[in-house]
Amino acid sequence: MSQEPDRLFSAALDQVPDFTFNEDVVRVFPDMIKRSVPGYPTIVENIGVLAAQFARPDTLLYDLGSSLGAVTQALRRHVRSDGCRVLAVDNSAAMVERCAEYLKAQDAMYQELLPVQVLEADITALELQPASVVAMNFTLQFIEPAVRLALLGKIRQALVPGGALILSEKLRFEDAGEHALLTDLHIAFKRANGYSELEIAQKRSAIENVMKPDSLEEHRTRLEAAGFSKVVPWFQCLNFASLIALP
Ligand SMILES: C[S@@+](CC[C@H](N)C(=O)[O-])C[C@H]1O[C@@H](n2cnc3c(N)ncnc32)[C@H](O)[C@@H]1O
Ligand SMILES: O=C(O)C(=O)C[C@]1(C(=O)O)C=C[C@@H](O)C=C1
Repeated sequence: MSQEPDRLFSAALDQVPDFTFNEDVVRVFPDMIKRSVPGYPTIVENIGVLAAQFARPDTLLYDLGSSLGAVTQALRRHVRSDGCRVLAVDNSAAMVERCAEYLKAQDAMYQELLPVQVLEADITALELQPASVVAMNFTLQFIEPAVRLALLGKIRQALVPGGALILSEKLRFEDAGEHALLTDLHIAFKRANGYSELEIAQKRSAIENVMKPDSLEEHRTRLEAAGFSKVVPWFQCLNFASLIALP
């Protein structure tokens, strides 16, 4: 994987453009996400471990909003069910191109991995095939809020009995004091990972129009409205969490 450090927001910009998953972001993405999302490596590896418990033979495993395929690679490291295939989907052409290269490298290093396909597509428009695992690792927060319920309903319909949705998101908190505290602690996490005050502030302006986090309560209510029977948080570090939702 690319080792290029994230310095995208280190120089003062006259106007900070909205964040997009373009070639510049692709080049630094592994470094950016690790230094920005507390617990990211633990979440990614354990999505593989959890998925191995929910995978059912002869079904698809989806990685929706796959970026460079970190979750797809974890699924392939851990899931051994017969006849499963991984489908990694992202609507950023730059991400998809680099993801396919990384998966080829994974194929060259390991034998007997699940077959994988990378698809450039908008997940809100994609028709889903029967699946036992759907992973959305920090993707729903970038989807237009008005279409989030329909997307989750579509995922619920695609899930076979015994399967699961694994959903990781940055959280907003309904209690103002809790929100302020965890936001400050997240800023401290970024600072401890070498980001300057300028980088932190410019990144915040870049993402505030494109990334809209929900609260845990909103996630729970919407997942239940989409037809999920049980919602179980399995990880939280500061304001980043991951949930298991059962059909
Ligand atoms: C924060 S990244 C996901 C990180 C990745 N899952 C991981 O664990 O490394 C969000 C990804 O969602 C993708 N994305 C956003 N909206 C999308 C959509 N409507 N359809 C498909 N992909 C989308 C972006 O291109 C981006 O690569
Ligand atoms: O909340 C932030 O400050 C972030 O940088 C978070 C976040 C994310 O959660 O996806 C936003 C964009 C980048 O993809 C990496 C991390």
